[in-house]
Amino acid sequence: MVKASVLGASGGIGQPLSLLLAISPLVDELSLYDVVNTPGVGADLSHINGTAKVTAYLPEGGAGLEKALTGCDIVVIPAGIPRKPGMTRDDLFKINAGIVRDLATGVAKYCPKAFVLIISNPVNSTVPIAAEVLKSHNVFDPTRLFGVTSLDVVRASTFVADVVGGDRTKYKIPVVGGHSGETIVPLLSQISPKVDIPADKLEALVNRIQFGGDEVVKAKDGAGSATLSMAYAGFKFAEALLRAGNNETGIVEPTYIYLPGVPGGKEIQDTVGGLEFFAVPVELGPNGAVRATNPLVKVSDYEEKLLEKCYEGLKGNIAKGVEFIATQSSKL
Ligand SMILES: NC(=O)C1=CN([C@@H]2O[C@H](COP(=O)(O)OP(=O)(O)OC[C@H]3O[C@@H](n4cnc5c(N)ncnc54)[C@H](O)[C@@H]3O)[C@@H](O)[C@H]2O)C=CC1
Ligand SMILES: O=C([O-])CC(=O)C(=O)O
Repeated sequence: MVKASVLGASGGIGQPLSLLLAISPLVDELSLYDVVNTPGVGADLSHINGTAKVTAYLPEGGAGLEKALTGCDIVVIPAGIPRKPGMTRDDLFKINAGIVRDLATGVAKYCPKAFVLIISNPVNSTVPIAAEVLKSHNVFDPTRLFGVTSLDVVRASTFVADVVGGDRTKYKIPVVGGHSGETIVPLLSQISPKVDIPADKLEALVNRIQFGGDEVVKAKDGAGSATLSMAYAGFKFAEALLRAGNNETGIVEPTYIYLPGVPGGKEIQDTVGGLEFFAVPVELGPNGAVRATNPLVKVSDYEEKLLEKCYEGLKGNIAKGVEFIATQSSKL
């Protein structure tokens, strides 16, 4: 029996992501939670003759979150406001930090052993926030907390194929670092299958992967950011974890993790200037992260320069999340 929950289920990401989970044969029960509209979204999804039983909750003064989370094996969190043109992901911190704090508190209380997948931006800071909340409740297991960076990986393969052609479903590119602008570092020198990216196209390609989110924000023109591609990418990551949970082996996905707590992570931490959180390809197993792999040992000179900028940006983003929770003890 696998129970999954989506927190922020009525939103632009939450609805299509819930649809994908509701029709997945890997999910037996899907609980939807949001501050608005879950009765409608839940009634709608519950008519699908898939394997998952769908339940839906509003806050109900705290009881709704408890019911949504109790017994959960996997919790996906896309709750929070999205960007409008002219905003950075960091501009979302003010509102989304408190939302992630409260939802992570719910996880700590009602399903402390669940896998937790954070989509809410700024991911670079919201994952440290969730980690600090779980730590404060003495239930932090770093092998079960994941910042979802899969959309960067999805975009990387699509945009590479736009430049060099070939089957875009086949390109695998380790995208490391964080999830905003220059903290997103695609290691195109390690693309598989190997392709030659023309030198005069490299910089624009890297820039497109780093700022792909801006393309959607601009095109939506005030109506939000990526939702459908994010639901696809978020589901892909959740599905990878559920497949690993079914003892499927050899599953490796890039994700933003707490390096010191995942096997293989300390060695990576030493190469990234001591940063505690960083996205790398991670091998997944029935209990979550099994091993962080280190693609940083063979980067090009150009990628080394990108990484320097990434470290600088991430350092501040991580500290901001950790410091926020240090001031919130009464709210945890
Ligand atoms: N990690 C990634 O790659 C990506 C992350 N995002 C982020 O995902 C977040 C959600 O984006 P959208 O779905 O487009 O926004 P949206 O505004 O359409 O949906 C957000 C939902 O969260 C709900 N919500 C707000 N406070 C809540 C709370 N305390 N508890 C439960 N639900 C709550 C809202 O009612 C709304 O239904 C944004 O922060 C966005 O920046 C978006 C795209 C990619
Ligand atoms: O750009 C945004 O704000 C949403 C996001 O994280 C993405 O699309 O990668």
